[in-house]
Amino acid sequence: MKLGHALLQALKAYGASEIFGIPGDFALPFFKVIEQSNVLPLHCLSHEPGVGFAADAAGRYNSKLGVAAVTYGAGALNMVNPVAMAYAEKSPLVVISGAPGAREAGLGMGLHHQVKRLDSQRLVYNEVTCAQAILNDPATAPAEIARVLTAARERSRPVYIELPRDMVDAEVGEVPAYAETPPDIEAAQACAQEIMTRLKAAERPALLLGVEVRRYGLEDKVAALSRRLALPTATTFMARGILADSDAPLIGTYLGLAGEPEIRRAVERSDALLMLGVILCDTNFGVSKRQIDQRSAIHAFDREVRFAYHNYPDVSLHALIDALIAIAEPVAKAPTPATPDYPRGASSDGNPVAPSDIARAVNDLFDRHGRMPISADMGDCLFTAMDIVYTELVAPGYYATMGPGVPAGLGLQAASGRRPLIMVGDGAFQMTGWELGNCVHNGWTPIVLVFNNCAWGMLKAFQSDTRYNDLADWHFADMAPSLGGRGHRVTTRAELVAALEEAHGDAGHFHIVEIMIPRDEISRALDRFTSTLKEKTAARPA
Ligand SMILES: Cc1ncc(Cc2c([C@H](C)O)sc(CCOP(=O)(O)OP(=O)(O)O)c2C)c(N)n1
Repeated sequence: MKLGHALLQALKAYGASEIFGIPGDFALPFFKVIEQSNVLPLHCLSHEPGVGFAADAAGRYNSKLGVAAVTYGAGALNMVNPVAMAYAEKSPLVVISGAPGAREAGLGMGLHHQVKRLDSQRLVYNEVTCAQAILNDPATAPAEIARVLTAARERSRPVYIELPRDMVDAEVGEVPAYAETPPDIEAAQACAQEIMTRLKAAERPALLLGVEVRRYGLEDKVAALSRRLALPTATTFMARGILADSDAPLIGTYLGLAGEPEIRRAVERSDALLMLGVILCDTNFGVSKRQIDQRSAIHAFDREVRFAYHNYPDVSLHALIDALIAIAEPVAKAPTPATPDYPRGASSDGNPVAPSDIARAVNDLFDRHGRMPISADMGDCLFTAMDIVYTELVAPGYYATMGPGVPAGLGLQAASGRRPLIMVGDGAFQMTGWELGNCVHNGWTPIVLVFNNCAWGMLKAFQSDTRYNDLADWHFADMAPSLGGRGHRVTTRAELVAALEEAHGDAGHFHIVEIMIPRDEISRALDRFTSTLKEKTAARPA
């Protein structure tokens, strides 16, 4: 089999369902094989950051591999930020970059798209991927592909494959099928016993579920474990929505400084917090590491289980959860706080729109017509999403980059076939919103809510006395028809409710609902986040 075709067959066998990309002369031979073989559908976008965000979202939605194919240099280096987000947020994204062939690499002169040296790009990608391979030897290429795709699945992190353009038609052998790395069952059982002993002895045991539970497809097993332990169970922002429809003792989403006080108390005051698949980080949306009592917490992450002064070095989350379910019994000491209800009943009047009105209107829309998967960008739209009922949500909840909103929503629709709701600020829309021009070509029809406060509003919440955070009014809705969609410019709550209903009723087009928001209006969660952060900063000794 030819290498290009073998690589596509392997991507599909390891779980990929589509490819996003932008070609270039170093990638033309591979793109031609993608199109002619039709092993995986190809969606070309307009700018490599959009390619990375869309591919990442597709992988997250299916808990399988996302695939981004780009050209060498200008293409691949343009996509580093989305891959960095995938690394930070444990998303299994496969980057396939074209590259110079052996003959041209040996010319001894600089090539177009080359930076410092021919391997500079790979060195950059070493820092944002967990495994890398250069397919320049037909004898080793199949095993290299298997090694790297296995790493993507088992580490749930991005990987880098460099495919020189003169290797695409090289004859190669079969790529080995996926074979799971055998877990250390004995270690997992010993660890589970120690955890149960800790939970039984604690006064305020609690369970916190993180992103790895979703990435490794363990949601049903974790719901069963939560029920058996009968422990107050919170999810971090990035695990938001798991257990939503189960009868597990779910208390809601833990958002550190931006979250509900009773959920923060249950998590941050626990004397035995079992954290499964949680990214520990500084105080943004992730777990506020400073607030968690690390002496009594138990943290299972990245195939390791850490206690205060010792750890189990090689216990997969899957093996640990199986071992815990086998011995779990109720350990709750106090009644579980109720899950907070979500705001509904949007007003339909002439008042200006605040972020909380948008959450209400969306919850009402979902009650009337069913839930949609959501893609949220960074900014107050992400904080507003916290007040929307549980549904599949992709968002940069830890890495916190702007830009994923629109392209990730397109990736969601490509991967799921479901119409997504996209929530994005005007600043982030300026970055990647124009990918909507690819909707007609691909049959995508998102409903896009643009929070237009004519500002980098989140930054203004920290520095209200600055002018550089003010943005011009770009009138995004007026541009929708020229991109093949429909546009609504909304200034009142009544117009918002009507525009949402009209957009939802037209499944044949994407709709931009541009919502004009007064500059001083921010969501409840963002207000909590900024005011608490300001207090903490003020209280910190100089
Ligand atoms: C790619 C990129 N550039 C810069 C930033 C910094 C940044 C924020 C975070 C703190 O790093 S929030 C924010 C403003 C976002 O403005 P907009 O999209 O209009 O949304 P809103 O008005 O709701 O804030 C910026 C510039 C970022 N997160 N990502």
